Amino acid sequence: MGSSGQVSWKLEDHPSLPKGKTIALIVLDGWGEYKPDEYNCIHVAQTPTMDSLKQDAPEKWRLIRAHGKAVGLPTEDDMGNSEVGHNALGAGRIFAQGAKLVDLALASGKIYEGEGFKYISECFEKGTLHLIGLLSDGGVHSRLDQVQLLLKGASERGAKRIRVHILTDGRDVLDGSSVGFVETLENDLAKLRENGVDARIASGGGRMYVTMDRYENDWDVVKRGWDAQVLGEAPHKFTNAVEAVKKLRESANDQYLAPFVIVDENEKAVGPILDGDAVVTFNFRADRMVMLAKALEYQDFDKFDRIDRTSGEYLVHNGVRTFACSETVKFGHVTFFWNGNRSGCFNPEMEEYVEIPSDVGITFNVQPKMKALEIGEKARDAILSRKFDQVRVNIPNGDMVGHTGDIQATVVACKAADEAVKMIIDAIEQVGGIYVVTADHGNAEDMVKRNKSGQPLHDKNGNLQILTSHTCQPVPIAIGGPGLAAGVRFRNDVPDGGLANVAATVMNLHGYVAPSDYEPTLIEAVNN
Ligand SMILES: O=C(O)[C@H](O)COP(=O)(O)O
Ligand SMILES: [Mn+2]
Ligand SMILES: [Mn+2]
Repeated sequence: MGSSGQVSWKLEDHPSLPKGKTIALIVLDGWGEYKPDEYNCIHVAQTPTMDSLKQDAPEKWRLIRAHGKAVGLPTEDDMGNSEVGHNALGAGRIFAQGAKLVDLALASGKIYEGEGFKYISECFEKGTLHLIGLLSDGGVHSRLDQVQLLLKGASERGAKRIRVHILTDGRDVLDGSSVGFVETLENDLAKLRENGVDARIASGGGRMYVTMDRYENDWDVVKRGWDAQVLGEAPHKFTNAVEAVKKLRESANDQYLAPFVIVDENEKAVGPILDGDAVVTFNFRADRMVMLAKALEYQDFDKFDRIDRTSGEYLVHNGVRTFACSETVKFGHVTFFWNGNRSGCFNPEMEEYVEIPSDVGITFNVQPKMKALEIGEKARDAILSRKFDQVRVNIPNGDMVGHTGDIQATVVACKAADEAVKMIIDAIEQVGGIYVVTADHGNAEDMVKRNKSGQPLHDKNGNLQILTSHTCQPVPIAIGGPGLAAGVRFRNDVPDGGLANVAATVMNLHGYVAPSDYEPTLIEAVNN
């Protein structure tokens, strides 16, 4: 951001709360609060640790908002996600998020005035404009309506040959919905062709198997996409994308569709990426596009930083030594997202970020315990070493297994997450510290699609409609531990508190007052 020079980093002392307590900050990924029925895996699972946090100290447990406007998304219908959740947790303020910024830029036409559009329009005369991204209306990484506007806008401004490389979703939206999204896109492309623009789908594949890996967990995923998108090579060839998706769905869910390319009557791929072409990734969320961007030789991704003065940066300037840990698939969430989409430590002498390698080549319902216990152990050791003032983790299970739609496995996942929380809280007990347990958005607490009155929905064959996506439910936050000063409790005058209120709360627990433009703290210290 380059603004750091002018900022006064010194935080005021908190009037009553002491410094020097070890704080464990635990983020349960995909762990919301919802009515207790058989599709609420958190309720079904044995979670004695989380249950006791709720029951034993009512003044130190509450719900906070984790979706919609509370995390900077366009509407209250937008479910939460890891990026916006961890951004809000770490930044302590609410920033307009990618989805909203792209909406605004498309509506005002500003998107066509920037350097980026000028650069890609250089290819409009002789080359091809390639659009690559997640094709759904999930609103987590991308939105179909934005792609539609971009296609229209680019062709009106001179793009003559357009190829779309689609990634099917089924993770932020219902499994099976990709067929409809491809049909919609095909209709739009047909209209463009009627107007003389040579516009077609060129390749595709399921997001979790093709292209959209993150944090360098598995480069093979990106390679499969590269082969289809750049080289025009894939194990499956079709002349029509709707047909491709329908056929490949016979052996995989939308998330995992095999890569395919669209070919002409001579079996020749219709849209490999060639020198002189332009490529636009239409996902507004960066985590699952960074690897592709690197492969395409984009380098300066730090230029996209927008979120400044995060709580992590303040705390480091005030001497708070920090340890952050998760397994690969969520590692960037407690580091990169937490620090406002910024890579690396602020001060390596005071921070240690530890990544535990995730299992690769499996879907997480096969190993629903994931690396929860390993994360718990690393956090425990960091706490007991007394080398750190803040030990921050993300425990992925509720989310990663919840996304598979496998209810039984998600119950096992929630139990494992609860055990990891216990391990960390026990260590905090030993060092006289404080714990803060929360989550970034809902997922595992509701595994079915429901009607307006909350009844589970079935498809036309009578099968339950499984919800693989996140939810709009609030998430819990609990504080406690021997280091928590007597009389500290949640205030009752912040009823709409959300994830962005957590940063000021944690700063207080470290003995500091948050900057005045941070969302207010959730706690007060009353004299007994
Ligand atoms: O990228 C993903 O896995 C999903 O779209 C959203 O999950 P996350 O926001 O929990 O990462
Ligand atoms: Mn998440
Ligand atoms: Mn998720």
